[in-house]
Amino acid sequence: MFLDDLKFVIQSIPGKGMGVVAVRPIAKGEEVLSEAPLFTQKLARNKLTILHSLASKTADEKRQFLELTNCHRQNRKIHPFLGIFETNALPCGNNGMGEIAPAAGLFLQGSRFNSSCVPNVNNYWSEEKQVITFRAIKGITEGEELCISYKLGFEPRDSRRAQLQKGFGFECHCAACSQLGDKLLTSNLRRVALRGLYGEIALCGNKPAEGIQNVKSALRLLQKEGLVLYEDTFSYDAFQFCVVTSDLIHAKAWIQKAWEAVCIISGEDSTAAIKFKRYMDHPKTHPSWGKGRMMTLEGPDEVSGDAAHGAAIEL
Ligand SMILES: C[S@@+](CC[C@H](N)C(=O)[O-])C[C@H]1O[C@@H](n2cnc3c(N)ncnc32)[C@H](O)[C@@H]1O
Repeated sequence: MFLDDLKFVIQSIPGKGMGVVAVRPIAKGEEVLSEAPLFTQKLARNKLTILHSLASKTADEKRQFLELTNCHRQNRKIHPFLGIFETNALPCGNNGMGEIAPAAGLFLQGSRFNSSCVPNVNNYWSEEKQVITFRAIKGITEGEELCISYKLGFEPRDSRRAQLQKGFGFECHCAACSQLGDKLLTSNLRRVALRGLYGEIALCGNKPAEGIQNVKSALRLLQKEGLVLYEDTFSYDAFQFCVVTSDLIHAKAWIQKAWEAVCIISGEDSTAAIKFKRYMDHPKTHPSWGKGRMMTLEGPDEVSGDAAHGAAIEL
């Protein structure tokens, strides 16, 4: 660890404006940046609420705010200050997959992360510390661009592109969106399958064996798609299936996997990591412990013989 441990620079990226580039290798799970917001806004916001927040900022902060991208600048109905905020705001709370964060923040450095549908960085808001932390979710090499995901849905390419075009005014040419032919088709099928599995798993409360197989299929698909986000939540789902059936050995294996994944994605001090650690130490304290029929399920590393999930596995 160097005293002045510079990890990234903000520089021009062809076709994307500015972006964040690693100046040294960054390890998987390593914190890249932790930043307090210049200001935050609730869901109900408009140009007046933004002007009000900006009023108390220094001249230099106002200048930096005005230098940020406004992808809505052609739209005269959107005031430039609101346009800048909406282009750059990041969620302060859980967002996506049916959840909307109660607030969004404007981060002067964090605003410079471009988007990828196979992100190598995740942003996590800590309510306790009131900071956003950007963490490498993959090993990153020197010179590589650091990208978060603006809209990580389990959507096929055209739908992702349409959403990014509408919300942020660009056509995505990330590694996932640039694929062609069979590779693109397979990637689209995997993402649609992931969306289906996400919904099915939620309905497997009384079918724990099926639930575990769905989780395992989802984890295989995530890995093949190069996606790290959701490894934690899927593994936690598997833990809960084992909890219901009093399968202690496999419950321990799954919560360990969920905890390891969440430490990479959101950090050891995140709310989810603290919760998962508690269940790692005391799995039987989960409120659903033993609530279902006793069964022995499967751990994360066991190869399943369930042919019903063959299609998803092959993708
Ligand atoms: C939050 S800003 C990101 C930083 C921005 N590039 C800049 O120069 O400040 C969002 C804007 O960056 C650009 N952008 C982000 N991801 C991109 C990508 N994958 N390809 C092209 N442009 C992208 C779009 O103009 C988008 O509206």
